Amino acid sequence: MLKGKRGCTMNYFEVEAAGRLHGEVRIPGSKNSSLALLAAACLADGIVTLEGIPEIDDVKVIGRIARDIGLSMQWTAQGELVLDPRYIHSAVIDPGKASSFRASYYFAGALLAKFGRVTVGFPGGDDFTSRPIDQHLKAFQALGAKVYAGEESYTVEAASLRGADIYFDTITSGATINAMLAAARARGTTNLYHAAVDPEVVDTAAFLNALGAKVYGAGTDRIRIVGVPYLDGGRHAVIPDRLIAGAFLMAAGMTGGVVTVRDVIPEHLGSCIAKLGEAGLELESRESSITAYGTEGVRAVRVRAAMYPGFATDLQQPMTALLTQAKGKSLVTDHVFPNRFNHVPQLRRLGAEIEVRGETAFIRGGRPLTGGWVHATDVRAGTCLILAGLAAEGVTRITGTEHIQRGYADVLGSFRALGAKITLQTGGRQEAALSSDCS
Ligand SMILES: CC(=O)N[C@H]1[C@@H](OP(=O)(O)OP(=O)(O)OC[C@H]2O[C@@H](n3ccc(=O)[nH]c3=O)[C@H](O)[C@@H]2O)O[C@H](CO)[C@@H](O)[C@@H]1O
Ligand SMILES: C=C(OP(=O)(O)O)C(=O)O
Repeated sequence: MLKGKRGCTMNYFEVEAAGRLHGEVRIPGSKNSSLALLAAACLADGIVTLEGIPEIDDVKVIGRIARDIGLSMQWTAQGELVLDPRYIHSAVIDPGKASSFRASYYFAGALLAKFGRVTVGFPGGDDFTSRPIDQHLKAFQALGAKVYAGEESYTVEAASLRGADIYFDTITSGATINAMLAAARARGTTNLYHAAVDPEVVDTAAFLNALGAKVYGAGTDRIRIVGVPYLDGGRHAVIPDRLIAGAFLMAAGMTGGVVTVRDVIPEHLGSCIAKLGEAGLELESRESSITAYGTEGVRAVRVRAAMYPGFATDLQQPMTALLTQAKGKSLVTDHVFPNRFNHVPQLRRLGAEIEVRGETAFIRGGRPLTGGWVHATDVRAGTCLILAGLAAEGVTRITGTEHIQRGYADVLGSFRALGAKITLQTGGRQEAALSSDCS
């Protein structure tokens, strides 16, 4: 195994240009929805079965949290996840586990609602910019809870939660979902104003309603939750991962190939499909699949990442890789996380001409990329670098594979099924030590 500059070991992906990608990929369940549903399952008073939860690293951490708190979590032979929340005996989430992924904050809303008190380590997740949780805490406080911040964790408690009117100062999918979780069993009615309209919000509301909750209006910017005293068990299938699907469509553009993503909900990819069309790809949507036809001449475009239904911030990194292939000047601005450009210096190592000024990446596309060592600082930066590696001459070696595996159960298998040459390596040279997060 490879030794990093500070003595850590690391794996890396080796990607070689293999021409046009061609074929079909079945899209797994959404990471972001799954993480919300797994915490939401704690709210139930009966057994919950979830279909389509991906076996990604974040879900494995939740498995370890589940063991700590007494939430039973079993995979069936059919790949369903059966959760029994009836014997949860602790509402303390270990800071080490909580800080290894972002969505640990959902345990705050769910366990607060069920037990009236919860202690959770501060959330981690992709570390590309400051990611406050003030709107989550504001929602809990509006429902009558008190928040105490410690060094590594925060405690939220309430003798009883009461429905309230909550206005979010910014549109946030995380706080919208967390407020729904906390309000689901509160006394009275909660109104969420300026709520996020993301598919993951709608999916979580659908799941809660399948358990007997009364959540109305999810998918609009005003959600009404009529609290209920208990929730049953139930069954729910998670929505497909629109972010993985979008990146595979971009891979078709990157290599001039033809890629079909199956088991998707095309409406969830509306802005992505439109933007790829502007960039010159041909796209064909069917009931549950989309085919992207790449082109020799990708066109330069302007992309502004925004909250749903805007172009997803989690897709601007693979889109940036694609735009390195578009002749002319492209602009990528991220209005959700304005400094989310950690992938740019890495793309530059491969020969891309990109400059970040303020909130915008200016891409002078059409120049050839050349393989080299790069580091994935987060899951989508990883996807971006894989796409760049597919088009680069020579071999691209990507460290930081653990970030990529946080979001993808089988990233290698899916790309290989399309003809990509990509392997996981566990040894190599000192140059791979580009990581600053390994100490
Ligand atoms: C686990 C999960 O689902 N992660 C997703 C979730 O992250 P996350 O839940 O962190 O993102 P949010 O939707 O909450 O963030 C949207 C915006 O609101 C701001 N904000 C958020 C909460 C808060 O209390 N205060 C505040 O100011 C954020 O800084 C950001 O500018 O949505 C992001 C935006 O689509 C995606 O990139 C992440 O993949
Ligand atoms: C930012 C992301 O994830 P998280 O919020 O889990 O860090 C992502 O999936 O791109």
